[in-house]
Amino acid sequence: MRAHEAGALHGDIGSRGPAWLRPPSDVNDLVPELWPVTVTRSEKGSLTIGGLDVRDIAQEHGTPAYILDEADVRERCRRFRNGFAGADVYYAGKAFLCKAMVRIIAEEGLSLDVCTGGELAVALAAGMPPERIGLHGNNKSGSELRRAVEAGVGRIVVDSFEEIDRLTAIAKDKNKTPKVMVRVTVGVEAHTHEYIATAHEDQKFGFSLFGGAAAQAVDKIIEEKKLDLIGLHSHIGSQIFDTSAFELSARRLLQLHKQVQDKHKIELPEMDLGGGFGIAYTTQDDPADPADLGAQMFGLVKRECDALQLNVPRLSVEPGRAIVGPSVFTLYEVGTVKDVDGIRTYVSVDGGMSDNIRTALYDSWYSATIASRKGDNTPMLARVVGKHCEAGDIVVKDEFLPADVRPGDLLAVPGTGAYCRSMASNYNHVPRPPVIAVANGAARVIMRRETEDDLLALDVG
Ligand SMILES: Cc1ncc(COP(=O)(O)O)c(C=O)c1O
Ligand SMILES: N[C@@H](CCCC[NH3+])C(=O)O
Repeated sequence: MRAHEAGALHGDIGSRGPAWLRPPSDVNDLVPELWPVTVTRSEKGSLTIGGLDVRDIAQEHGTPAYILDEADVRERCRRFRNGFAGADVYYAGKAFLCKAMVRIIAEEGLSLDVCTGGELAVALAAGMPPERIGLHGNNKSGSELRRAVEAGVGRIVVDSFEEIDRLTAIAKDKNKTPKVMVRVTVGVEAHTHEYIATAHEDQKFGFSLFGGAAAQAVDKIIEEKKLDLIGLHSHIGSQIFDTSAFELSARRLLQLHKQVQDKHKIELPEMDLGGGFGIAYTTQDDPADPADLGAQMFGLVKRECDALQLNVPRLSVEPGRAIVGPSVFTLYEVGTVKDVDGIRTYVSVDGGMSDNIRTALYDSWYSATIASRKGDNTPMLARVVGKHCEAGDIVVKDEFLPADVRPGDLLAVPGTGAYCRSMASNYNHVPRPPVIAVANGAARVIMRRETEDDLLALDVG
């Protein structure tokens, strides 16, 4: 069963948890699909990552902390690069971005999608070649566009008529011809949470295919001759398992591609099918292998192109979550265990919605395990909550933990590499956790922990 189908069971939670969540035969077992590749439970009972014991990492760097398995993230980059050989893979930096991550991406031969001036600044500061950067955004400011043109980014994905005008003015002023793609809203209802679906009609992103705006945007760019239109773009949403949604999107995009060719007698050289490939947050999720995704996407584009008598454009995709999501777990320390009589056991950790907003925002599911030791093999259904002043401050809605879980235990929540640190906040003046990258038995801080002094430094009143 896939994540969105599991969603149908969300009603059946109560204190027994969702119907799909069953007590494991050994509550200390790790479900391999949910953990970065080098994570194991050692003889001593604690988790190790990249050969390091999480207790030592916690001792040195404190908790909460995001722990990134560098071997895992590099392997994911390679799988996408190989699975999509002949296409360009743009890592969607919004999932998680810092200079070390940019360098990993660059070293592994991927390109980079940024969607604000801030993300562009990180990419350039880390030395990402500008021609391998694509800029997105539904409301790029004049200064963001200007910076992108000055830096010479490889492509700008235009999203509104105002932006076309803004960018055209900048291009004239700078005497440059930036490469652009047109973001098309293809009208596909992707099976994912409403807030992360982006290709249905009622939507802030892109130009509508069915309303005719996408064709008008293309006409305008071609007729004005100030921007270099290299292709069409579609991104249908995030955490998607249903490949038929990508197929429908590609088919619709290619129909427009064909119309452009017939009308303007130009062959658009590229086409971007976006990101959104789902990952496993719980045992209910069954993500596709990048090699299969690549083969399917190439296959369907080839078939459609043959049917429409088109040359196959150079494809690109933009995975974010599938590159970094499973490579990270968050390490917390348990502070309290509260049994609310006959209703539920609440396990409070030293972070919460400020380091992972996804549970509160999208009703997302996560998993958890005690990381510092093996617990009693008596599974107890628990809810992992944070320390914020908010009843909805839930990290893991339901999970079986050892019944002897207690204050001082380290608790690890896997699958937190994407959209956790990048969406972290300072709610309740909680400093944001560090990101610690582990590789070959060594841990290095790639983003340091925020301090109260950092927070006070902004407070100049
Ligand atoms: C335009 C665009 N490309 C790529 C992505 C990456 O999505 P994901 O992290 O789900 O692969 C997003 C986010 O949904 C996006 O908006
Ligand atoms: N932030 C979202 C995904 C949206 C990505 C950007 N369009 C998530 O956590 O799942």
